[in-house]
Amino acid sequence: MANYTVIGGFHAVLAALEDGEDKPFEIWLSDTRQDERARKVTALAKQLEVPVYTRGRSDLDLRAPELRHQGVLAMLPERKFQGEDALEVPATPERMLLVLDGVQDPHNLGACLRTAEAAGVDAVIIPRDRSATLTAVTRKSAAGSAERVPVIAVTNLARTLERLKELGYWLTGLAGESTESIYDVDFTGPVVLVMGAEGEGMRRLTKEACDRLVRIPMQGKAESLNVSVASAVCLYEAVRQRSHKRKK
Ligand SMILES: C[S@@+](CC[C@H](N)C(=O)[O-])C[C@H]1O[C@@H](n2cnc3c(N)ncnc32)[C@H](O)[C@@H]1O
Repeated sequence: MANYTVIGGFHAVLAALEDGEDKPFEIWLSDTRQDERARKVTALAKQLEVPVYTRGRSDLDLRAPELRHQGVLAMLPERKFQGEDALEVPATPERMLLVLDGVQDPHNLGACLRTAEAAGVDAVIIPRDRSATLTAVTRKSAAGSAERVPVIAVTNLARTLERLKELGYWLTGLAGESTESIYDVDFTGPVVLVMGAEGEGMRRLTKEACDRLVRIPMQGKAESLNVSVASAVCLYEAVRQRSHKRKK
C-alpha cells in the first residue's frame, strides 16, 4: 500500500478499529502483552477480519522508533483531512469550532484534538501548509480522538475565517496580550476559538480576522500557557456558559 501510517498505543489503535474511517489492514501485538487490553484489541480485530501478528517487542520498536507504542501497532491508510466544504453548514447556536493557527508540535496537536472532542467541538481547523499533521505521534497523544474529531485543513486560513464570519460565527482569538478576560465575554451562540502557535502565537492576518481577542488571566512570571492547556481552559469556559444558558 502506497500511503499508510503506523499508529501505536491502545487508545489510538482501539479507536482506529472502532471509529476510524479506514480500518487498519494489519496489527502487531508484542508477545509481552497478554492482558485484558491486548485481548480486547485481538477480539475486535478478529470481528473486523483484521489480521493480528504477534511480534517481539524489539520488532515493534524498530517499526515505530519514535512511538511509545505500549506493545501494539496498527498499520492503516493515512488519515485524510476533511475538505473545506465541510464548513458550509448553517452556523447554528450549538456549533463550536477550534482553529489552531500553525501548531507545530504533534503532541500539542494531539492534546488539542483530545480536548476538542471532550468539549464537543464540531471540527478543528488547521492551515494546510504550516501545521503539525495527523502523524502517529499526534494520534497517540490524541488517545483516539484523532480518529473521531473532524480535522479540516485549509489553504488560506484568513479567507476561511472571513467565510466563517459570513456564515454567522463569532470569532474569538486567544492572545495573552489582550486586556479582556475570557471570563468577561459571551461564548454562547456559534463560536470559533482561534489559538496561536507555540512560538509566535497567531499570525497578524489571523488576529485581524478575529472579532475580539481575549486572554486567560495568569499570575506569576510565566508568559503564556501551553497551547493545548489554553485551548482546554477556553473551551471549557465556553462549555460552562453554554450549558448554563441551556438550563435557563
Ligand atoms: C505558547 S502560546 C504562544 C505564546 C506566544 N509568544 C504569543 O505571543 O502568543 C500558544 C497560544 O496559546 C494561547 N495562549 C497561551 N497562553 C494564553 C493566555 N494567557 N491567554 C490567552 N491565550 C493564551 C494563545 O493562543 C497563544 O498564541
